[in-house]
Amino acid sequence: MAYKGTERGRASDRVSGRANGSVGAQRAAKASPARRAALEVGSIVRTRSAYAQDVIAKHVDASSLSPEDRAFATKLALGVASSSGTLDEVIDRCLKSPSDIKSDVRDALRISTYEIVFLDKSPHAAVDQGVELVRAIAPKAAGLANAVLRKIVASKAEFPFGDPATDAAALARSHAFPVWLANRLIADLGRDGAIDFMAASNEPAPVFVAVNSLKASDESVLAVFERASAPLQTVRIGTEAVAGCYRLAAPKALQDEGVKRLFSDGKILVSDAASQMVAAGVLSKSKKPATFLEIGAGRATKTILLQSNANRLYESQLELSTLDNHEFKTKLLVERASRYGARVSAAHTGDATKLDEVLPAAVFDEVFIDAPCSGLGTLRRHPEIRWRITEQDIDRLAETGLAMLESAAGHVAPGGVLAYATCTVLKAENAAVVKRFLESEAGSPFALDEICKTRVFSTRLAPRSSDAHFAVRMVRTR
Ligand SMILES: C[S@@+](CC[C@H](N)C(=O)[O-])C[C@H]1O[C@@H](n2cnc3c(N)ncnc32)[C@H](O)[C@@H]1O
Repeated sequence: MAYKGTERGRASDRVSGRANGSVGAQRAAKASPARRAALEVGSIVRTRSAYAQDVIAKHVDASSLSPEDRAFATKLALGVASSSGTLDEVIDRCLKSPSDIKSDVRDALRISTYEIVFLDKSPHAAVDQGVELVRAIAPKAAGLANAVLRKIVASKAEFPFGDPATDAAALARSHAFPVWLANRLIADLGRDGAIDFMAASNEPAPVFVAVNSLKASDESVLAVFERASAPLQTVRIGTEAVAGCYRLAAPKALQDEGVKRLFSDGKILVSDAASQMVAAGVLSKSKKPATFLEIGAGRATKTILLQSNANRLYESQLELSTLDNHEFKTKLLVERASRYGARVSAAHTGDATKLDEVLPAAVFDEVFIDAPCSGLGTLRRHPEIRWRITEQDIDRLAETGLAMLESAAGHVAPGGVLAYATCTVLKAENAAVVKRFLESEAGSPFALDEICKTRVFSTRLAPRSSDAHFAVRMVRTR
């Protein structure tokens, strides 16, 4: 996936001869600790194409920063990750020769530009701090940084450089989205839906936990959180309660020793509420599937949720096989599933678009495809996705999803179920894939069936809501 910042990074790293800005960040004596930490996160995210959340967990959450500095560093790092393309546009407008700027200097400028454009902070502090961050990386660039950041302060009144009511590019900038993606969201969700989605994508993500019924009862887990003075909240999606799913209203509970033990004992895991709903919804309420294949099983999160929900519904686990095309994920899956007490009969590695070659002659009562997708429904957790994904990626992922469905169709027993899920909101990856499948020769024996008391399960982003997921269940009628 092309990421503008990464390309810039490669070119200028050759010029500066540096791998990343962390050394410079350590030398930035006058820049505040939170901004130095945010700079280090931004540098690692850019050079390693990492997720900001993961880098924050390692370099901010586990640091000796004060709680206030940790919170500010996190806000800056996630803010920069979510708006990097828009910030670059703002920065480039104030530079004579944007391509000359070194990538580590740009990392520092992005932090101050984010503060100036998107936070209600004193512009003077943002400029001074930005200059200090740049000075620590490239002392000779401090003057340039000062001039650029002052120009950005002066141009802030013009941001988003157009009227969002009539200009899609200005609307996209105001929510820190690439223009192509904002246009695509408007086409798929309608203008109001797209605006709500983009605004919600920039809000903090709630934390949901799943109680692993294979290892603990809901009551015993709730009691531990009560003792930690952080009671869990039950979760509904629409009118439906999500079994075993709870919202963590007070994240400080994660520091409690009793809660930590629940995690290390495999009694609870962090998982989005819609993901938990899908894992429950793909299972028939009336009849346990005798054999089950999970495709795109990854690192086992859904595997654990599927077995936990099967245990709740049928009082026993599924005869479950898994498939992913990455060997390292399959290895992790086996270890992780075992730690959570989730049984896996067979863990396969192979290409699910060629299922006849990977599992010849195998037929299952249910095949569930947790499809690779753009992940746009998880933007609150992985804000940088919007700047990494391209329109070509969307087309490619939709084709992979369709190929997986067509390949899996022949491996579903008559009367059995084929389920398909994504964590995106784009029609091309969701409804269009299902429609194309049902209209194909491979899909002709299938008909949509109920899932979570509806025909097509989909969630939208809203404050305190789950991520945006999509899922259908199709029954093989002949
Ligand atoms: C949405 S992720 C699955 C997440 C996983 N189910 C979980 O709960 O953690 C999609 C998965 O599909 C896998 N995948 C992508 N293309 C594939 C293919 N052609 N065949 C099999 N698996 C594939 C990816 O490696 C990835 O793990």
